[in-house]
Amino acid sequence: MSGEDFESLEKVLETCVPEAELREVRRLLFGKQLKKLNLPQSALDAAEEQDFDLKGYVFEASPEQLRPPRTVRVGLIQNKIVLPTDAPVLEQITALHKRVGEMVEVAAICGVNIVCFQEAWTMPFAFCTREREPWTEFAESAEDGLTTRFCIQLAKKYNMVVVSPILERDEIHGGTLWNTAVVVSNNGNVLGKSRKNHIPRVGDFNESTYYMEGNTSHPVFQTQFGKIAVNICYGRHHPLNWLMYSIHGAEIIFNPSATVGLLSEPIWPIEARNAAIANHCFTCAINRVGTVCATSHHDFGHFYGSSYVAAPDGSRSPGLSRTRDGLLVTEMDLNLNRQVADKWNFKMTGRYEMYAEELKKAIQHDFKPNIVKE
Ligand SMILES: NC(=O)NCCC(=O)O
Repeated sequence: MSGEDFESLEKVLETCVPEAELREVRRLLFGKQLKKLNLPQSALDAAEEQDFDLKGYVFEASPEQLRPPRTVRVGLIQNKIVLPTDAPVLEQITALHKRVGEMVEVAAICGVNIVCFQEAWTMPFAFCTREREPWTEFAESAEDGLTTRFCIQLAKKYNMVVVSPILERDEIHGGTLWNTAVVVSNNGNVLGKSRKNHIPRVGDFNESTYYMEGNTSHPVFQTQFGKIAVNICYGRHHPLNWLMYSIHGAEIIFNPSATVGLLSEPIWPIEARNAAIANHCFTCAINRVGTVCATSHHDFGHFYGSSYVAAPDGSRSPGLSRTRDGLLVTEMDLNLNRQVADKWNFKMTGRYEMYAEELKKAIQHDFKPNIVKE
């Protein structure tokens, strides 16, 4: 039952747990109950017609005397590839632009201000193959490639910030490849890019064949709707990576991913959620769906979707489907970040100076661990 025949944990709970206990079970597993977002009927109809899941939830904050609510609507998109992996490269990219573009249109109807796509969204997940061709041909300029130009159009048309994780070709540095998220402002300007800091070396995720650890550090993008950052996929296993985006002021951290069931599914619901709690911010975890890795590779398993949003108080939205394309819309009041920070004080009680000192020593080759012996 761990494959594509299992729709979602939430569905199983709803079906199997008696009504009387379900509320408590949900509270313990997911935190405080979120209100459902009232989505326009035209959006729900479009989602049904186009065969994708559409869900919406609200993260509320308490009213404050001095600050008005800072409400923002965020959309996460998870999807399968559209064409077979042996179709011409440009046709595959164009088909994904069309599919995701239609989903963004529905996001716009739902009032989304910031949308984020899955890791390497313009291509099949080919990094498991270690083959160069044709996969490296999917790489594009972050500044003015086909996909960035497409996202600029979307951003302007819908007045929406677009976070677009792509395979980047960096012509200025000898045509090197990077795993990069491009951030386009709602005015249609490329605000900047954030490269994947941690490259997996686990199972068949041998991505170091394609690109090196990112060199853009931990940029935070000041958008009209809040300060956002992008911690790409494998970076979610590194608590300090989340921490650094937060230290630079991120209010929402996106985690566009591509990961499969047998490898990571049990830890998926924990990591981004824990990061939201530990860093007093919202986190948005996005995973693709489908089974296709790429042409000549052995069976890689099932990308299990389950995209979700977590809040600083530990509450989280239900996940999208494990198998279907989907759009998750969440409305969040960013005032919640400071309200939770004022309650738990992790930033104030964090002993960063002590850690910095000790880490400085720990990275020396002659480091002596502080082990007290009898
Ligand atoms: N794309 C990627 O970094 N996948 C690694 C697997 C994981 O982190 O779950």
